[in-house]
Amino acid sequence: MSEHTLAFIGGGNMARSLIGGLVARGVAPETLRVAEPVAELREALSRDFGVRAREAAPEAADGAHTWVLAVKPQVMRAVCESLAPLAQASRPLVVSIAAGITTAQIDAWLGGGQAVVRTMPNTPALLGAGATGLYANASVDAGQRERADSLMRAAGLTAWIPDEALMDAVTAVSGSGPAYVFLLAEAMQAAGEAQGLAPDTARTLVLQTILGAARMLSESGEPAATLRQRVTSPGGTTQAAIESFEANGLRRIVDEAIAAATRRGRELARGG
Ligand SMILES: NC(=O)C1=CN([C@@H]2O[C@H](COP(=O)(O)OP(=O)(O)OC[C@H]3O[C@@H](n4cnc5c(N)ncnc54)[C@H](O)[C@@H]3O)[C@@H](O)[C@H]2O)C=CC1
Ligand SMILES: O=C(O)[C@@H]1CCC=N1
Repeated sequence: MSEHTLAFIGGGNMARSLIGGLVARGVAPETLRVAEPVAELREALSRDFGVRAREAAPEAADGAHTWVLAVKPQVMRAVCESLAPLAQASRPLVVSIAAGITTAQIDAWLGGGQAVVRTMPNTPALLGAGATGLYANASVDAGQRERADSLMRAAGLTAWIPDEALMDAVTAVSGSGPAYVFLLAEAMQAAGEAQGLAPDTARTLVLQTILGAARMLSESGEPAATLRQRVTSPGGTTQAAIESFEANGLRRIVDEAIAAATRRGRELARGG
């Protein structure tokens, strides 16, 4: 068994972001394998990142030291069961990125006694700017914990979560979170266009604004509320916008959306 071979089971959107992030950060492509049933996705992954892509999960997993389970929650059981004989024989470190699915479910589907780390990354991993929450089951030793952490550190920031039940909240906040920012970008662009800006101009102004604001949040060390107050001149334009957001219940809308995503994670664990 190769010490450093990583097998991705599933080569879709999130696997692609992680593989791209790993390769960009100097991980040798020949140490990465992917199992992906869709031929075009296999070809694109091999072409773009130089990784070995295979059709069947056991083919990619055989001999790999770490398995990254990157299939949809709905097919996770069948995929794990197809890998159970190999898991029992080789005892890899199993890293799941699936929403909702618990370490106990993965362990049981793989036949039991497996070291399983449940993680929740996000797509900015492609740029090394991801955020990943991680939870380890009791079979994971310190060396395996570090291996999982270092895998996800190649994709950005990592945070260990002590209580697995909180992984659904991590999923709702940072796993799905990039989509909320993209939705805000769509809405701001459309609103700018509605006020008469050319589409290209609206897009450029919105994306630089989001980038600049995110950098201020990250680099100033100041709370979001303080940064917001500094933009908000009394009686000015920002105040008019913020009062409109508050009157329309933006905080409640965000709270309800994140609660809905958290609930959905729990349903996925029940096969929903
Ligand atoms: N898209 C995202 O931003 C994030 C996704 N995730 C998790 O990542 C997992 C994958 O999600 P996406 O990449 O968005 O979905 P996706 O549908 O793009 O990727 C899943 C891939 O698995 C492949 N697949 C299906 N059956 C397979 C099998 N038996 N063996 C190998 N591959 C198989 C599919 O052909 C597909 O390409 C999900 O469990 C999701 O919860 C986690 C964090 C963020
Ligand atoms: O939407 C989903 O279910 C996955 C998990 C987090 C982001 N995408």
